[in-house]
Amino acid sequence: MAEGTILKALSGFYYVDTGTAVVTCRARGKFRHQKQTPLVGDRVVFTDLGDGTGALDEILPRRNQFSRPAVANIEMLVVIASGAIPVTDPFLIDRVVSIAESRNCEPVICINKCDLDAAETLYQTYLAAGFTTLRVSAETGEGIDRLREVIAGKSCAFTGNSGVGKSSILNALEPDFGLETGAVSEKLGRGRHTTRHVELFRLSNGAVVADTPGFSSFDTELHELWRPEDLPGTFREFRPYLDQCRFQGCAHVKEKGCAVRQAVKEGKIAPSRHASYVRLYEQAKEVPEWKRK
Ligand SMILES: Nc1nc2c(ncn2[C@@H]2O[C@H](COP(=O)(O)OP(=O)(O)OP(=O)(O)O)[C@@H](O)[C@H]2O)c(=O)[nH]1
Ligand SMILES: [Zn+2]
Repeated sequence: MAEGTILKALSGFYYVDTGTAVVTCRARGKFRHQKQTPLVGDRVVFTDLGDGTGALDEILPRRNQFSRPAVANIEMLVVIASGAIPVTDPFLIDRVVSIAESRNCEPVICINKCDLDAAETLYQTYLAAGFTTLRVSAETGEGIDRLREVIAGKSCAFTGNSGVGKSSILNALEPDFGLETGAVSEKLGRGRHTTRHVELFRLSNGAVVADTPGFSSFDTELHELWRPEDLPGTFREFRPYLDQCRFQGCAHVKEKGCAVRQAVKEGKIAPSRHASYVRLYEQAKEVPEWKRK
């Protein structure tokens, strides 16, 4: 028996990285019977048949799993944003950050295109909220070394709105990626990435990166998301205030005596973060219980 990580899943084959080799595995029938699907990112136990092929025996417990893209064990979600062409709507950042926080995945905010705009407000907002917040430029290379340090040794995925520079940053991190960017992407439209499979790439610094460009957000269906009462805890800078509201069960939306709202008034929580919270809360409230997983 050997252990490894699934880097790629394609047509019933699983490409398992042991650290020294990649073994092409088939899943045993029991996975189908148990309705269990191995995912890219899974740590697995397999039988090595010695000719470069093997059979998957077991999926080790997952740290987390995501459905779109279908990937497991992501330790760090790098949220790419930009202050210029296109300007990133903070709501998009806050939404994926909440998803990451609720799944034990560390969000890192990475503001790209700093050669065009320093995005001071975004930068200060996420720094103050307690996130590792970086400024980079895929164009000039500024900040790319720091990003490389932050993701070193981690299994991570990159997300961000279309055109923000995900492919450019991956290329800057590792020129071997050779991902198509910009003009090519526009010409071929969304189709370019939507049919592509998820794949993990090992960078020279030991980071493992899920190649998922083209996903406008690290998406999930709304009904897979949090219950309204679980949402406040996914906003990390709200946590110190959550048990200080006047009323138990405070929704932190417009209640009197709300310590979270007071912190917003006092400048301790960014208004844009609270506005995103309210928007997500209203959405979460609309989801009937039977639709939740
Ligand atoms: N000035 C400047 N332009 C950049 C930077 N990073 C990327 N760009 C440009 O922005 C455009 C979009 O970059 P991509 O890397 O394709 O963006 P993406 O996020 O992968 O886009 P999608 O594949 O649509 O999700 C391209 O024309 C890049 O050359 C940067 O740091 N500075
Ligand atoms: Zn409150």
